[in-house]
Amino acid sequence: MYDLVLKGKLLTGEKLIGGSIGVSDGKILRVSKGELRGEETIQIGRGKAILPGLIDVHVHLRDFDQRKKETVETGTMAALHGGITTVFDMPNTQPPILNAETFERRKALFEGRAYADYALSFLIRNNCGDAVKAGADFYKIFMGASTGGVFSEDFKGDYSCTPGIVSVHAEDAEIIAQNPERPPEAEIRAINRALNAAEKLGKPLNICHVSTADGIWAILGRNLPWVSFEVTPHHLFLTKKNYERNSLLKVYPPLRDEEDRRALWRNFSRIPLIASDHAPHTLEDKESGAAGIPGLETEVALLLDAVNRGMLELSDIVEKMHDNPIRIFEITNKGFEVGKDADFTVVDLKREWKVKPEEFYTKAKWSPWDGRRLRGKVVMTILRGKVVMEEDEIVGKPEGVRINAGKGSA
Ligand SMILES: NC(=O)N[C@@H](CC(=O)O)C(=O)O
Ligand SMILES: [Zn+2]
Ligand SMILES: [Zn+2]
Repeated sequence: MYDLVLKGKLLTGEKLIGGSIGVSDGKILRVSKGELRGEETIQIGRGKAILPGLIDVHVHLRDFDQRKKETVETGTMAALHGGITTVFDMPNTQPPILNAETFERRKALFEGRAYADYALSFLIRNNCGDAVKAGADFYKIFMGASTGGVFSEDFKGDYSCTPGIVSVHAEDAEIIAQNPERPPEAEIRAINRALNAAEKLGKPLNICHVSTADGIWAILGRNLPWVSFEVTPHHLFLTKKNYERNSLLKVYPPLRDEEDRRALWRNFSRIPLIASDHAPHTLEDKESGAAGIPGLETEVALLLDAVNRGMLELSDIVEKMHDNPIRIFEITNKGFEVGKDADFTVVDLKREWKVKPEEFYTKAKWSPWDGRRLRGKVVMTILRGKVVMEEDEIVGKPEGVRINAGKGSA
């Protein structure tokens, strides 16, 4: 008798098949086409699909001195609301996570406050000794300034001494200095420099929020197995035309022109990771020029809506927000298989709804998609065998824990 049995359409590989998942002690113990008996059975009805828990590898949860922008509680509730069971926390906080002591502070901050599971990061800038002491789950390097202004003076040196996978913000500091509007060349030049270093060093590199055609072609052309990259929903669905109409859409790297956006879709099957770059700011900070767009509570629904429009398959979402994050960041306790955490994202493919930021859990209660009708919605989120969100309501207390990722975790 399992603690919980989840019954319904499961997405395994490309196909949705009817089946049951037996869960006990927060772990997947059985996946079966037949009937399973549980203390509790959750029947997932028609039109809905049970996806493995989705993972967002690029999230800014703020807190520390930026509680007004977002806290660990509000950001991780937003994650569960958006169907995200694990978030990767970015280190460009105030104060930034540049030493072991601040990393310890970050660890303590999450305990008892996170509603989703999480990976913790460390900001690299000429401080690899401290990075080794900290033992983060992944590491961040900025090649040019973004929010918080910290960036590396010696990318190759920093990348070479980092004790684990590096996620890199690839915009070139010199080009930014001459062109504050950050043209595509700022990204393309930085990506090429990052690829040259990756080719020489042969160590894992994840290029954040790739936004340009030439940027994606440079990465795909180099075809280095240890180099992955992310694309955000705002670069997939929006262009600089949207920014011209709504200055809130200022973001680094900036929204691009239609050709760049089309190039991301033309190469969509070869994009390893979809990540929100959830970057909450208060409205007054946005009005004074802060860059960043909230994305946790819209990213999955936008992709479901695009599935309904034939632009991608449901299996693409699982590949780019579950399978690949686990593979690339070496997450050993997650995955849709026996023995792994029982994390699930239940979606209603046909549910039509209107984006209402006032109903968001994030403190950044605004969205580029405010008022947009979408077809497809996250209706339930399950974290290690417990329902933690159902029909827009967060259920239970903050029980998120740190995942086992990178650092050669056993
Ligand atoms: N993307 C943004 O425009 N801003 C991010 C930082 C970043 O991801 O570069 C933020 O932390 O606000
Ligand atoms: Zn960035
Ligand atoms: Zn970011």
